[in-house]
Amino acid sequence: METKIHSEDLPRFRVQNVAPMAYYIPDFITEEEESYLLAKVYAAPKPKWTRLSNRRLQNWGGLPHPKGMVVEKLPEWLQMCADRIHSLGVFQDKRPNHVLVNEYQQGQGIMPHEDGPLFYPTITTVNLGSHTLLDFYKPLPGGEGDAGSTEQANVAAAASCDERYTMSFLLERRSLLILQEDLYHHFLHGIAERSTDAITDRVRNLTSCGAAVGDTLTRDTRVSLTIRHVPKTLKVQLRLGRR
Ligand SMILES: O=C(O)CCC(=O)C(=O)O
Ligand SMILES: [Fe+2]
Repeated sequence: METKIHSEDLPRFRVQNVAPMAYYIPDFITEEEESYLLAKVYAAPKPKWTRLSNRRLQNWGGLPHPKGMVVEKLPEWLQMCADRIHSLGVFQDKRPNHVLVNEYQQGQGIMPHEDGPLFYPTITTVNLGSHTLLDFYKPLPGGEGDAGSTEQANVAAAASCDERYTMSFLLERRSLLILQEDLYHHFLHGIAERSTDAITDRVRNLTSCGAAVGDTLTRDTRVSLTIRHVPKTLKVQLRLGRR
């Protein structure tokens, strides 16, 4: 992958008139790169997939843990994406070291949640295969910081979703989304379990998209690469053949 966008170009991709801070970069990758990345995702051995009730995922780079993540080297195809995002400067001097691959069939989604304290507070997402709508919700009353950390909180979150729904971003295939600051720390994000998305004026990044208010978009299978930095890591020394 060639780096085409540099950190000094980033301000022009900032999503206007929303809480800080979101950047949306359409066509961050080419069609060939998208096919290549999808082929790599689907070439992963079957046990690499974890199946959840409403999506399946692959975890790369190690398992984030409060005591520290035992770092595993990213495969070369993900390292390439990580390097390209690193060159945008959104992690400052830190290198992205963790990638979550999520696959959503048509009609699947993810409950409103926060990504929490295990990550450096920047989410970068490469979108493959289909668009989706990423929805933002005001936090649960008194729940800031721990909302979404348990199943129960998630159920409670879902129950009062409608009132707390704030806005959405249209994530087109091949785009990159970057979330920081209040959109990381304060708001919850989620993807509704729908097969089609009605584009309304609550979708706040339409000036950068090939869709307009009034459109209805049909989802296909979407694969997202959520690329983040886990600050707390453990280096496990393997002492093979030594005592
Ligand atoms: O698929 C996405 O874009 C959202 C994934 C997400 O929010 C997460 O894994 O924390
Ligand atoms: Fe998330």
